[in-house]
Amino acid sequence: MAFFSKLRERLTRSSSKIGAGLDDIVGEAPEAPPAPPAEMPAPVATPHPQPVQPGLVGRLFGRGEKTEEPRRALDDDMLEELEDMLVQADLGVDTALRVTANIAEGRMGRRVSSTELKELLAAEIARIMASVARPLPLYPKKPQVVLVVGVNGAGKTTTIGKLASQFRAAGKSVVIAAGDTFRAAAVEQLQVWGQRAGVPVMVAPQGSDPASLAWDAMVRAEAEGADLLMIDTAGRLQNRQDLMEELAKIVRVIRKRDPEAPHNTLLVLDATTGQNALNQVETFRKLADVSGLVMTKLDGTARGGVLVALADKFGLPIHAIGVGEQIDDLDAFEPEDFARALVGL
Ligand SMILES: Nc1nc2c(ncn2[C@@H]2O[C@H](COP(=O)(O)OP(=O)(O)OP(=O)(O)O)[C@@H](O)[C@H]2O)c(=O)[nH]1
Repeated sequence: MAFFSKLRERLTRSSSKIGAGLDDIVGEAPEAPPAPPAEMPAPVATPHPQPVQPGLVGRLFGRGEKTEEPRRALDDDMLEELEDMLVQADLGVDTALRVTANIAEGRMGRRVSSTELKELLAAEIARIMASVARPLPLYPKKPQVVLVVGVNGAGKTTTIGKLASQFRAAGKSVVIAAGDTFRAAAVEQLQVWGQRAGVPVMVAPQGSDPASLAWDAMVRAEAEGADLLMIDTAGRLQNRQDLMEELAKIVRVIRKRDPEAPHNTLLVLDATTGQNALNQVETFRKLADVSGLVMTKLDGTARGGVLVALADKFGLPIHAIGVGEQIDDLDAFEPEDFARALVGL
């Protein structure tokens, strides 16, 4: 399945929230004509008039393709409703205010349809996101070391498996290091993903020093001439100081073999956590030199708008998005496709 259609199909929870929200806002026009008497068939009485489905009743009463979309004049009330809806959809207050102000500029009093409003919103969102949409940069350096950080359960293991599989498909050789040595289940899961991707996974005894594993993995990746080394890490935010020291030690050790490593530090974020993802970026930026983001689980949430807030607030590159649990459910982030899918176009 082409990724855009997959994105549109998987982003439904977020897009129906925003799309239906916009339909409601336009449909709630205060100046709309009064409802017809009860015994008369209502000409267009659907709360979500777009798209119009010409069903049996619609055909009987001449409803259908020719139905005009409702329109509403852009005024302060409508903008306030729009702002509230965007905050509810996890864009965050600052971003919601900015987006709304930009939509309003030069358009006050103009009567807009829901589709027009969606187009305007999609254009604003795509504009915010255009500068952060950047695939993971690949360097000629061998091995390119990619450190993967994020809280437990964010989707680090899955993302490493998906990325490794894509790199392999692109002809790159990859080594994975299972750096969360305290959690046997995490290591096992990474081994499963390694098998699926056809990539070796280096493991260490439970509870052993992740930095020592990182060193061994560097040695192996160098000896094998691997293009990429992906290092998974623990995500125990409960003990922040320990985690910070653990990450710092991994970095110190790999820098003994390559002073420029890690070449990328990917922060994996779970979209279902909504606004909490913003706090996670702030926290992990203090723990590690985060160079880019991957957002997972956009398929399972109505909170996909948080990606817009992240882009607006931090400007960190968004390398990829996850829209499912299968190995090919990760793709480069395309701002226009994302924006259109998010608003339900
Ligand atoms: N629906 C959906 N589920 C995902 C996606 N990415 C990861 N998951 C699921 O999220 C759960 C956690 O993913 P992991 O990759 O294990 O997360 P982790 O950060 O490695 O977590 P730990 O192993 O607990 O440290 C798993 O059940 C994954 O299948 C995604 O894009 N969409």
